[in-house]
Amino acid sequence: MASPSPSDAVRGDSTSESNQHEQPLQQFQPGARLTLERYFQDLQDADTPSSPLVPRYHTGRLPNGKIGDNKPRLLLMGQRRSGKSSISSVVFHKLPPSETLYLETTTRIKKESMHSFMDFQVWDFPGHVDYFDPAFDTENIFDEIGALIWVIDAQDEYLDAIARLNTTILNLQQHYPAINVEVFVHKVDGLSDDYRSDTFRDIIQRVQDELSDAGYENAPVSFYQTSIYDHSIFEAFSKVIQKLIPELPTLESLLNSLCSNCRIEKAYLFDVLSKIYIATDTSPTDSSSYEICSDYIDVVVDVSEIYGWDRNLIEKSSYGRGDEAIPGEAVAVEETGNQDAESLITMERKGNNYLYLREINKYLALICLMGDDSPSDKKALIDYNVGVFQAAMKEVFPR
Ligand SMILES: Nc1nc2c(ncn2[C@@H]2O[C@H](COP(=O)(O)OP(=O)(O)OP(=O)(O)O)[C@@H](O)[C@H]2O)c(=O)[nH]1
Repeated sequence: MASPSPSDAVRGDSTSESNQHEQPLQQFQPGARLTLERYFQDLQDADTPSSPLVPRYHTGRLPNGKIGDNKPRLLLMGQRRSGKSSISSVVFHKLPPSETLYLETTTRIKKESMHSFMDFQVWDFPGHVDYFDPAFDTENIFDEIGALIWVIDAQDEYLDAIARLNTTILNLQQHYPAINVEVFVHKVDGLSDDYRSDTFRDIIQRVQDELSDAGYENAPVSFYQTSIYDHSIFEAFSKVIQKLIPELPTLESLLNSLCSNCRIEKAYLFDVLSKIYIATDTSPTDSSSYEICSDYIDVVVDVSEIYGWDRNLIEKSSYGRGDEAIPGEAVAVEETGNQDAESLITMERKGNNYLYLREINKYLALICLMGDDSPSDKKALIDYNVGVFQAAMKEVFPR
């Protein structure tokens, strides 16, 4: 008689688990039930890591994801000429904002893959198309979505844009209630301060009122004021991306303990290429700190383009101070004298006088703002703690 194979055993377990979930699910609407069921199924797989490292964090599968390949998709939608392609070009392709004037109108979905500390996709949609038309494969568009970014031109008549946004939210809510909807009230650079905040408040009010009139209270919609002509678009994207990083609480608590151990006032973990910050400590954030750090990255990147070295020729040093160095690595580092890039500068600015940057891995850099007391006194302490932070990061983002 054939004995049950291990895979049968696994299958048997999952069936009994899903039966356990089925009972309480009956109380939900069919659409929500389907998503919850899928969520439970995904979560079960997500707990089996592909990496040999012991998992200490959720592996980041999206509740909407069928395949769960850990590549969240950001959808840029909104009216024609609202600024979708400009946003994507400025943030992800470093196009100077003034050159967006020459961008052509998008006629079909533009899909781009971004490879960084995590892989994600950005889909730029033409403004005029209705994606809930039966001609479109809605499932294919919305299934793996991480966030829907709806761009509203604040300098233009926005009532139609709000109506379309609300129709989209209501349609999505039936089948994909877990989707984050992020509304960018865009092009605010052209508005006076008062008019800008009035417009912002008015848009929020209208969206919320219309949704609650349609019976959808507390919709998961967030609002941001953005412009490609300042840092606001990068800050808004940072917040959108952070919601897709399951390890965010771990990163925040690591940064908190780094700040308290080294008396750092504010620490940011930046994705160097996009200048999106993927985490910061939990002390209050202000835009000016972000701007200083972001400009600092530009300077460091520019200088390292001139004086940097070819990383491919050098095997990188081991991340953790406690790691055992591999002989080849130690020799390479000794010969070139290069460890991870590091920079410390003094600013003539009241409050935060020092800026410290340390490359954490290929994609990420840690930037800290420090107060009056000279970091040279505590450099050894900072070096040690940043080394520990780097080692922890290697476990959080094994790649
Ligand atoms: N003032 C200002 N203009 C902007 C901003 N962002 C984009 N624009 C301008 O808005 C115009 C339209 O931008 P696009 O990015 O082509 O708009 P789109 O939403 O992709 O348009 P479609 O492809 O037709 O859907 C361009 O002339 C941009 O220069 C902004 O933040 N401020």
